[in-house]
Amino acid sequence: METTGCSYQFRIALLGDAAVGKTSLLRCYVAGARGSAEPEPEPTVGVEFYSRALQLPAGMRVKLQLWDTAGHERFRCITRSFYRNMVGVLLVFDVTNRESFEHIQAWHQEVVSSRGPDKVIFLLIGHKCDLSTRCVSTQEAEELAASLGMAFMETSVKNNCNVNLAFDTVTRAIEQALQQGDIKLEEDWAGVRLLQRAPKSSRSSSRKQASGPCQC
Ligand SMILES: Nc1nc2c(ncn2[C@@H]2O[C@H](COP(=O)(O)OP(=O)(O)OP(=O)(O)O)[C@@H](O)[C@H]2O)c(=O)[nH]1
Repeated sequence: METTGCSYQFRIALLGDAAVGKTSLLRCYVAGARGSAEPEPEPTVGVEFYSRALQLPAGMRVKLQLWDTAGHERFRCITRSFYRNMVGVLLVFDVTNRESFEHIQAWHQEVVSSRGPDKVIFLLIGHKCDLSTRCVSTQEAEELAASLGMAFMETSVKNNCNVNLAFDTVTRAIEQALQQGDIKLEEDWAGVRLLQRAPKSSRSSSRKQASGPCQC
């Protein structure tokens, strides 16, 4: 699909157990664009969303609609209803909380079972890597990510480690899947929306170039 000059919206969610740092990660990413410090987050109630605009190197403009979900079990029926309309999911665990790592497969399965055969780009995030009290090794997290067919990255908002890189990685993977036709625009799906087509002039000038030198 020709995506250069087009403007898209990608809907991306952060999922994982309560208190693993989803809100902090999102706020740090969104605040990074504004350069402001963020206060200590309260536990998320249901779902909240943020957005950030990006210009990708290949010429595509993207508005990321970033959904922060509550990790607590009592909000699960609310958060579950949003999975179907996501194109990207960051599965977040806390490297100092073994249980949050052991629940990753269940989080993954929840999304897969609600999305059916449609493609979702996942990224596994081992968060709070600034802490020395870790109980999940990088190697076992990499192995889990490989077994689920996704990449793995460690992040921290305390020392701003890999925060932009995590969101860039998911965004680029979605862009690539869109260009290759692995992800398609669908009328009744909000995971990817076309906000604006490439201006006609640039499309017709590229057509003129393709048809060779001027004939007049
Ligand atoms: N050391 C350290 N602490 C962090 C980091 N990110 C978040 N925290 C702390 O972890 C706690 C939980 O963070 P939240 O961002 O509220 O976690 P959450 O996953 O959004 O929690 P729920 O909304 O309940 O699902 C807070 O006290 C944060 O300050 C990090 O990178 N390093």
